[in-house]
Amino acid sequence: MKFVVLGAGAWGTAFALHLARADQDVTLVPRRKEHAALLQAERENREYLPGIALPGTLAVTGEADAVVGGAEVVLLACPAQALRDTCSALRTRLGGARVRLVASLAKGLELRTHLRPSEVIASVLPGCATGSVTGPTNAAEVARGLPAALVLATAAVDEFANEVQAAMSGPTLRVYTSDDVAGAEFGGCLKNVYAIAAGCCEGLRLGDNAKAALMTRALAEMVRVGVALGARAETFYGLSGFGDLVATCHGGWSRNREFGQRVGEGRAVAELMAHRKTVVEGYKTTAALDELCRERGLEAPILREMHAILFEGKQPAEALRALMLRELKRETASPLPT
Ligand SMILES: NC(=O)c1ccc[n+]([C@@H]2O[C@H](COP(=O)([O-])OP(=O)(O)OC[C@H]3O[C@@H](n4cnc5c(N)ncnc54)[C@H](O)[C@@H]3O)[C@@H](O)[C@H]2O)c1
Ligand SMILES: O=P(O)(O)OC[C@H](O)CO
Repeated sequence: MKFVVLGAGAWGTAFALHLARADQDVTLVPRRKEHAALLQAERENREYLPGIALPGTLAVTGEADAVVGGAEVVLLACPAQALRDTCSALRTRLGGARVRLVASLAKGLELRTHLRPSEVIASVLPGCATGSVTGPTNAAEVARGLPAALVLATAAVDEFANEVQAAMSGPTLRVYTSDDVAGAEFGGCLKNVYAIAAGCCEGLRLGDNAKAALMTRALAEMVRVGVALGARAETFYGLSGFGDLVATCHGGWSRNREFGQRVGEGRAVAELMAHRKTVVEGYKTTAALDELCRERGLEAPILREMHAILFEGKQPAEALRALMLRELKRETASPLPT
Protein backbone atom coordinates (compact mmCIF):
# COMPACT_ATOMS: atom_id res chain seq x y z
CA MET A 1 0.00 0.00 0.00
CA LYS A 2 1.20 3.56 -0.76
CA PHE A 3 1.67 5.72 2.33
CA VAL A 4 2.89 9.29 2.66
CA VAL A 5 3.85 10.50 6.14
CA LEU A 6 3.82 14.30 6.51
CA GLY A 7 6.10 15.42 9.35
CA ALA A 8 9.42 13.93 10.40
CA GLY A 9 9.45 14.45 14.14
CA ALA A 10 10.07 11.41 16.34
CA TRP A 11 6.74 9.73 15.68
CA GLY A 12 6.39 10.42 11.95
CA THR A 13 9.89 9.10 11.41
CA ALA A 14 9.39 6.03 13.58
CA PHE A 15 6.06 5.15 11.98
CA ALA A 16 7.39 5.62 8.45
CA LEU A 17 10.36 3.46 9.36
CA HIS A 18 8.04 0.77 10.69
CA LEU A 19 5.97 0.84 7.47
CA ALA A 20 9.12 0.53 5.36
CA ARG A 21 10.17 -2.49 7.41
CA ALA A 22 6.69 -3.92 6.86
CA ASP A 23 7.42 -3.74 3.10
CA GLN A 24 4.95 -0.93 2.43
CA ASP A 25 5.61 1.77 -0.16
CA VAL A 26 6.23 4.76 2.13
CA THR A 27 7.55 8.27 1.66
CA LEU A 28 8.46 10.48 4.61
CA VAL A 29 8.06 14.21 4.01
CA PRO A 30 9.70 16.47 6.60
CA ARG A 31 8.18 19.93 7.00
CA ARG A 32 11.43 21.70 6.08
CA LYS A 33 13.26 20.98 2.83
CA GLU A 34 16.64 21.32 4.52
CA HIS A 35 15.60 18.66 7.03
CA ALA A 36 14.66 16.36 4.14
CA ALA A 37 18.09 16.94 2.59
CA LEU A 38 19.76 16.08 5.91
CA LEU A 39 17.75 12.88 6.28
CA GLN A 40 18.59 11.88 2.71
CA ALA A 41 22.29 12.53 3.28
CA GLU A 42 22.65 11.05 6.76
CA ARG A 43 19.95 8.33 6.60
CA GLU A 44 19.22 9.16 10.20
CA ASN A 45 16.95 11.72 11.90
CA ARG A 46 19.51 13.10 14.33
CA GLU A 47 17.26 15.94 15.43
CA TYR A 48 14.24 13.88 16.54
CA LEU A 49 15.15 10.18 16.50
CA PRO A 50 18.91 9.88 16.91
CA GLY A 51 20.75 6.59 16.70
CA ILE A 52 18.29 4.80 14.39
CA ALA A 53 19.28 4.15 10.78
CA LEU A 54 16.60 4.75 8.14
CA PRO A 55 16.25 1.70 5.89
CA GLY A 56 17.08 2.16 2.21
CA THR A 57 13.48 1.30 1.32
CA LEU A 58 12.18 4.38 3.17
CA ALA A 59 11.91 7.23 0.64
CA VAL A 60 12.45 10.76 1.97
CA THR A 61 11.58 13.90 0.04
CA GLY A 62 11.12 17.60 0.64
CA GLU A 63 8.78 17.82 -2.36
CA ALA A 64 5.36 17.03 -0.91
CA ASP A 65 3.65 18.15 -4.13
CA ALA A 66 5.30 15.33 -6.04
CA VAL A 67 4.09 12.53 -3.77
CA VAL A 68 0.83 13.28 -1.94
CA GLY A 69 -1.40 12.92 -5.01
CA GLY A 70 -0.24 9.34 -5.54
CA ALA A 71 -0.79 8.21 -1.96
CA GLU A 72 -3.56 5.90 -0.85
CA VAL A 73 -3.08 6.87 2.80
CA VAL A 74 -1.68 10.16 4.09
CA LEU A 75 -0.59 10.19 7.73
CA LEU A 76 -0.27 13.55 9.46
CA ALA A 77 2.54 13.45 12.03
CA CYS A 78 2.61 17.03 13.30
CA PRO A 79 1.58 18.51 16.66
CA ALA A 80 -2.18 18.95 17.10
CA GLN A 81 -1.97 22.75 16.96
CA ALA A 82 -0.27 22.51 13.54
CA LEU A 83 -2.81 20.11 12.02
CA ARG A 84 -5.04 22.79 10.49
CA ASP A 85 -2.17 24.45 8.61
CA THR A 86 -0.81 21.07 7.55
CA CYS A 87 -4.25 20.09 6.19
CA SER A 88 -4.63 23.41 4.37
CA ALA A 89 -1.29 22.88 2.65
CA LEU A 90 -2.33 19.31 1.85
CA ARG A 91 -5.61 20.49 0.31
CA THR A 92 -3.71 22.77 -2.06
CA ARG A 93 -1.26 20.01 -2.92
CA LEU A 94 -3.92 17.38 -3.54
CA GLY A 95 -5.74 19.47 -6.14
CA GLY A 96 -8.21 17.02 -7.66
CA ALA A 97 -6.40 13.89 -6.43
CA ARG A 98 -8.33 11.84 -3.88
CA VAL A 99 -6.43 9.86 -1.29
CA ARG A 100 -8.47 7.09 0.29
CA LEU A 101 -7.68 7.97 3.92
CA VAL A 102 -6.12 10.93 5.72
CA ALA A 103 -5.32 9.97 9.30
CA SER A 104 -3.75 11.88 12.17
CA LEU A 105 -1.01 10.59 14.43
CA ALA A 106 -1.45 13.55 16.82
CA LYS A 107 -2.77 13.39 20.39
CA GLY A 108 -4.13 16.82 21.18
CA LEU A 109 -7.21 18.99 21.01
CA GLU A 110 -7.20 22.18 18.94
CA LEU A 111 -7.22 25.39 20.97
CA ARG A 112 -10.29 27.63 20.57
CA THR A 113 -12.29 25.22 18.33
CA HIS A 114 -11.83 22.23 20.70
CA LEU A 115 -11.85 19.96 17.67
CA ARG A 116 -10.27 16.49 17.79
CA PRO A 117 -7.60 15.70 15.17
CA SER A 118 -9.93 13.89 12.75
CA GLU A 119 -12.48 16.70 13.09
CA VAL A 120 -9.80 19.24 12.15
CA ILE A 121 -8.96 17.16 9.07
CA ALA A 122 -12.64 16.88 8.13
CA SER A 123 -13.17 20.61 8.54
CA VAL A 124 -10.34 21.44 6.11
CA LEU A 125 -10.73 18.45 3.77
CA PRO A 126 -14.50 17.86 3.61
CA GLY A 127 -15.53 14.65 1.91
CA CYS A 128 -12.24 12.97 2.75
CA ALA A 129 -12.21 9.72 4.76
CA THR A 130 -10.49 10.57 8.05
CA GLY A 131 -9.10 8.68 11.01
CA SER A 132 -6.61 8.55 13.82
CA VAL A 133 -3.78 6.24 14.72
CA THR A 134 -3.32 6.18 18.48
CA GLY A 135 -2.27 4.02 21.43
CA PRO A 136 0.74 3.32 23.64
CA THR A 137 3.58 3.74 21.17
CA ASN A 138 6.74 5.50 22.24
CA ALA A 139 8.47 6.40 18.95
CA ALA A 140 11.95 5.20 19.89
CA GLU A 141 10.67 1.76 20.97
CA VAL A 142 8.69 1.33 17.76
CA ALA A 143 11.70 2.46 15.72
CA ARG A 144 13.84 -0.12 17.50
CA GLY A 145 11.35 -2.82 16.50
CA LEU A 146 10.12 -3.54 20.04
CA PRO A 147 6.60 -5.00 20.13
CA ALA A 148 3.63 -2.65 20.48
CA ALA A 149 -0.07 -2.43 19.69
CA LEU A 150 -2.20 0.49 18.58
CA VAL A 151 -5.59 1.48 17.25
CA LEU A 152 -6.61 2.67 13.80
CA ALA A 153 -9.84 4.56 14.43
CA THR A 154 -12.06 5.43 11.47
CA ALA A 155 -15.74 6.31 11.33
CA ALA A 156 -16.45 3.28 9.17
CA VAL A 157 -14.31 0.18 9.58
CA ASP A 158 -14.86 -0.87 5.98
CA GLU A 159 -12.90 -3.13 3.67
CA PHE A 160 -10.29 -0.46 2.99
CA ALA A 161 -9.75 0.21 6.73
CA ASN A 162 -9.16 -3.52 7.14
CA GLU A 163 -6.60 -3.39 4.32
CA VAL A 164 -4.83 -0.46 6.00
CA GLN A 165 -4.88 -2.38 9.29
CA ALA A 166 -3.23 -5.36 7.60
CA ALA A 167 -0.67 -3.19 5.83
CA MET A 168 0.34 -1.49 9.09
CA SER A 169 0.51 -4.71 11.09
CA GLY A 170 3.44 -7.07 11.40
CA PRO A 171 5.38 -9.16 13.89
CA THR A 172 6.33 -6.09 15.97
CA LEU A 173 3.18 -3.98 15.65
CA ARG A 174 -0.34 -5.24 16.11
CA VAL A 175 -3.02 -2.87 14.83
CA TYR A 176 -6.63 -3.00 16.03
CA THR A 177 -9.46 -1.09 14.34
CA SER A 178 -12.16 0.91 16.08
CA ASP A 179 -15.11 2.93 14.85
CA ASP A 180 -15.19 4.99 18.05
CA VAL A 181 -13.02 7.80 16.73
CA ALA A 182 -14.13 10.19 19.48
CA GLY A 183 -13.19 7.66 22.17
CA ALA A 184 -9.81 6.86 20.64
CA GLU A 185 -8.95 10.52 20.16
CA PHE A 186 -10.18 11.74 23.54
CA GLY A 187 -8.17 8.93 25.15
CA GLY A 188 -5.01 10.14 23.41
CA CYS A 189 -5.68 13.78 24.36
CA LEU A 190 -6.67 13.22 27.98
CA LYS A 191 -3.88 10.79 28.85
CA ASN A 192 -1.31 13.49 28.07
CA VAL A 193 -2.86 15.78 30.70
CA TYR A 194 -2.78 12.99 33.29
CA ALA A 195 0.79 12.08 32.33
CA ILE A 196 1.78 15.64 33.26
CA ALA A 197 -0.08 15.11 36.55
CA ALA A 198 1.76 11.80 37.12
CA GLY A 199 5.02 13.62 36.50
CA CYS A 200 4.00 16.23 39.10
CA CYS A 201 3.48 13.38 41.61
CA GLU A 202 7.03 12.26 40.92
CA GLY A 203 8.42 15.78 41.19
CA LEU A 204 6.68 16.14 44.55
CA ARG A 205 8.01 12.71 45.60
CA LEU A 206 4.55 11.49 46.58
CA GLY A 207 5.29 7.78 46.14
CA ASP A 208 3.77 4.91 44.21
CA ASN A 209 0.45 4.81 46.09
CA ALA A 210 -0.28 8.38 45.07
CA LYS A 211 0.51 7.71 41.42
CA ALA A 212 -1.69 4.62 41.40
CA ALA A 213 -4.56 6.60 42.94
CA LEU A 214 -4.06 9.40 40.43
CA MET A 215 -4.07 7.07 37.43
CA THR A 216 -7.17 5.23 38.64
CA ARG A 217 -9.14 8.41 39.22
CA ALA A 218 -7.77 9.83 35.94
CA LEU A 219 -9.24 6.84 34.11
CA ALA A 220 -12.62 7.46 35.78
CA GLU A 221 -12.39 11.11 34.72
CA MET A 222 -11.46 10.12 31.16
CA VAL A 223 -14.53 7.91 30.93
CA ARG A 224 -16.85 10.51 32.45
CA VAL A 225 -15.63 13.37 30.26
CA GLY A 226 -15.28 11.25 27.12
CA VAL A 227 -18.76 9.73 27.37
CA ALA A 228 -20.28 13.17 27.93
CA LEU A 229 -18.52 14.32 24.76
CA GLY A 230 -19.86 11.48 22.61
CA ALA A 231 -17.34 8.65 23.10
CA ARG A 232 -18.08 5.07 24.20
CA ALA A 233 -16.99 4.11 27.72
CA GLU A 234 -15.46 0.80 26.65
CA THR A 235 -12.93 2.55 24.40
CA PHE A 236 -11.23 4.15 27.41
CA TYR A 237 -10.42 0.70 28.80
CA GLY A 238 -8.55 -0.18 25.61
CA LEU A 239 -5.19 0.71 24.06
CA SER A 240 -6.00 4.33 23.26
CA GLY A 241 -7.21 5.02 26.81
CA PHE A 242 -5.96 2.84 29.66
CA GLY A 243 -3.08 1.48 27.57
CA ASP A 244 -1.66 4.86 26.69
CA LEU A 245 -2.39 6.24 30.17
CA VAL A 246 -0.23 3.51 31.72
CA ALA A 247 2.56 3.88 29.14
CA THR A 248 2.76 7.65 29.35
CA CYS A 249 2.37 8.01 33.13
CA HIS A 250 5.14 5.44 33.69
CA GLY A 251 7.40 5.82 30.65
CA GLY A 252 10.75 7.33 31.57
CA TRP A 253 10.82 8.61 27.96
CA SER A 254 7.50 10.49 28.13
CA ARG A 255 7.87 14.18 27.42
CA ASN A 256 4.54 14.95 29.08
CA ARG A 257 5.48 13.02 32.23
CA GLU A 258 8.97 14.54 32.34
CA PHE A 259 7.59 18.06 31.91
CA GLY A 260 5.18 17.42 34.80
CA GLN A 261 8.05 16.13 36.94
CA ARG A 262 9.95 19.39 36.47
CA VAL A 263 6.81 21.37 37.33
CA GLY A 264 6.38 19.26 40.47
CA GLU A 265 9.97 19.98 41.40
CA GLY A 266 9.14 23.66 41.37
CA ARG A 267 10.42 24.78 37.97
CA ALA A 268 8.52 27.62 36.28
CA VAL A 269 6.13 26.43 33.56
CA ALA A 270 6.89 29.34 31.20
CA GLU A 271 10.60 28.74 31.43
CA LEU A 272 10.20 25.01 30.79
CA MET A 273 8.01 25.62 27.75
CA ALA A 274 10.33 28.31 26.38
CA HIS A 275 13.24 25.89 26.24
CA ARG A 276 11.49 22.88 24.70
CA LYS A 277 12.58 21.57 21.33
CA THR A 278 10.04 18.74 21.15
CA VAL A 279 6.31 18.83 21.62
CA VAL A 280 4.50 18.44 24.99
CA GLU A 281 0.97 17.98 23.67
CA GLY A 282 -0.64 17.86 27.11
CA TYR A 283 0.21 21.50 27.82
CA LYS A 284 -2.04 23.23 25.27
CA THR A 285 -4.48 20.34 25.34
CA THR A 286 -5.01 21.00 29.07
CA ALA A 287 -6.14 24.53 28.12
CA ALA A 288 -8.41 23.30 25.32
CA LEU A 289 -9.98 20.50 27.40
CA ASP A 290 -10.49 22.68 30.47
CA GLU A 291 -12.28 25.29 28.38
CA LEU A 292 -14.43 22.61 26.74
CA CYS A 293 -15.35 20.99 30.08
CA ARG A 294 -16.24 24.33 31.60
CA GLU A 295 -18.38 25.23 28.58
CA ARG A 296 -20.24 21.92 28.85
CA GLY A 297 -20.45 21.97 32.66
CA LEU A 298 -18.46 18.72 32.97
CA GLU A 299 -16.85 17.76 36.25
CA ALA A 300 -13.14 17.05 35.73
CA PRO A 301 -11.34 17.89 38.98
CA ILE A 302 -7.89 16.54 38.02
CA LEU A 303 -7.95 18.37 34.70
CA ARG A 304 -9.13 21.53 36.52
CA GLU A 305 -6.23 21.37 38.98
CA MET A 306 -3.74 20.73 36.17
CA HIS A 307 -5.06 23.83 34.42
CA ALA A 308 -4.66 25.81 37.65
CA ILE A 309 -1.03 24.65 37.97
CA LEU A 310 -0.08 25.21 34.33
CA PHE A 311 -1.99 28.42 33.56
CA GLU A 312 -3.08 30.05 36.83
CA GLY A 313 0.07 29.86 38.92
CA LYS A 314 -1.25 27.39 41.51
CA GLN A 315 1.40 25.44 43.39
CA PRO A 316 1.32 21.67 42.72
CA ALA A 317 1.20 20.92 46.48
CA GLU A 318 -1.87 23.14 46.82
CA ALA A 319 -3.55 21.39 43.89
CA LEU A 320 -2.87 18.03 45.54
CA ARG A 321 -4.47 19.23 48.78
CA ALA A 322 -7.51 20.48 46.89
CA LEU A 323 -7.95 17.06 45.24
CA MET A 324 -7.46 15.11 48.47
CA LEU A 325 -9.97 17.23 50.40
CA ARG A 326 -12.78 17.13 47.85
CA GLU A 327 -16.17 15.95 49.02
CA LEU A 328 -16.03 12.22 49.81
CA LYS A 329 -18.00 9.86 47.57
CA ARG A 330 -18.58 6.29 46.39
CA GLU A 331 -16.07 4.80 43.97
CA THR A 332 -18.77 3.60 41.57
CA ALA A 333 -19.57 7.16 40.47
CA SER A 334 -18.07 6.75 37.01
CA PRO A 335 -19.72 4.88 34.12
CA LEU A 336 -18.64 1.28 33.67
CA PRO A 337 -17.85 -0.31 30.30
CA THR A 338 -20.84 -1.77 28.55
N1 LIG B 1 6.97 10.74 19.97
C1 LIG B 1 6.14 9.76 20.29
O1 LIG B 1 6.54 8.77 20.95
C2 LIG B 1 4.70 9.81 19.86
C3 LIG B 1 3.96 8.64 19.83
C4 LIG B 1 2.61 8.67 19.45
C5 LIG B 1 2.03 9.89 19.13
N2 LIG B 1 2.78 11.01 19.15
C6 LIG B 1 2.11 12.27 18.75
O2 LIG B 1 2.57 12.63 17.45
C7 LIG B 1 2.52 14.05 17.30
C8 LIG B 1 3.89 14.51 16.81
O3 LIG B 1 4.80 14.22 17.84
P1 LIG B 1 6.34 13.93 17.60
O4 LIG B 1 6.78 13.11 18.74
O5 LIG B 1 6.61 13.45 16.26
O6 LIG B 1 6.89 15.42 17.80
P2 LIG B 1 8.40 15.93 17.80
O7 LIG B 1 8.49 16.95 18.87
O8 LIG B 1 9.35 14.81 17.78
O9 LIG B 1 8.48 16.67 16.40
C9 LIG B 1 7.61 17.70 16.10
C10 LIG B 1 7.24 17.61 14.64
O10 LIG B 1 6.25 18.58 14.35
C11 LIG B 1 6.71 19.45 13.34
N3 LIG B 1 6.19 20.78 13.61
C12 LIG B 1 6.51 21.60 14.62
N4 LIG B 1 5.83 22.75 14.48
C13 LIG B 1 5.10 22.62 13.36
C14 LIG B 1 4.22 23.47 12.69
N5 LIG B 1 3.93 24.69 13.14
N6 LIG B 1 3.63 23.04 11.55
C15 LIG B 1 3.88 21.78 11.08
N7 LIG B 1 4.72 20.93 11.68
C16 LIG B 1 5.32 21.37 12.81
C17 LIG B 1 8.22 19.39 13.41
O11 LIG B 1 8.80 19.75 12.18
C18 LIG B 1 8.42 17.91 13.72
O12 LIG B 1 8.26 17.15 12.56
C19 LIG B 1 2.13 14.61 18.67
O13 LIG B 1 0.76 14.89 18.67
C20 LIG B 1 2.42 13.47 19.62
O14 LIG B 1 1.58 13.49 20.77
C21 LIG B 1 4.09 11.01 19.49
O1 LIG C 1 6.42 11.41 24.96
P1 LIG C 1 4.95 11.73 25.07
O2 LIG C 1 4.57 12.08 26.47
O3 LIG C 1 4.54 12.75 24.06
O4 LIG C 1 4.15 10.38 24.72
C1 LIG C 1 4.34 9.78 23.46
C2 LIG C 1 3.18 8.86 23.09
O5 LIG C 1 1.97 9.56 23.08
C3 LIG C 1 3.08 7.64 23.94
O6 LIG C 1 2.08 6.78 23.46
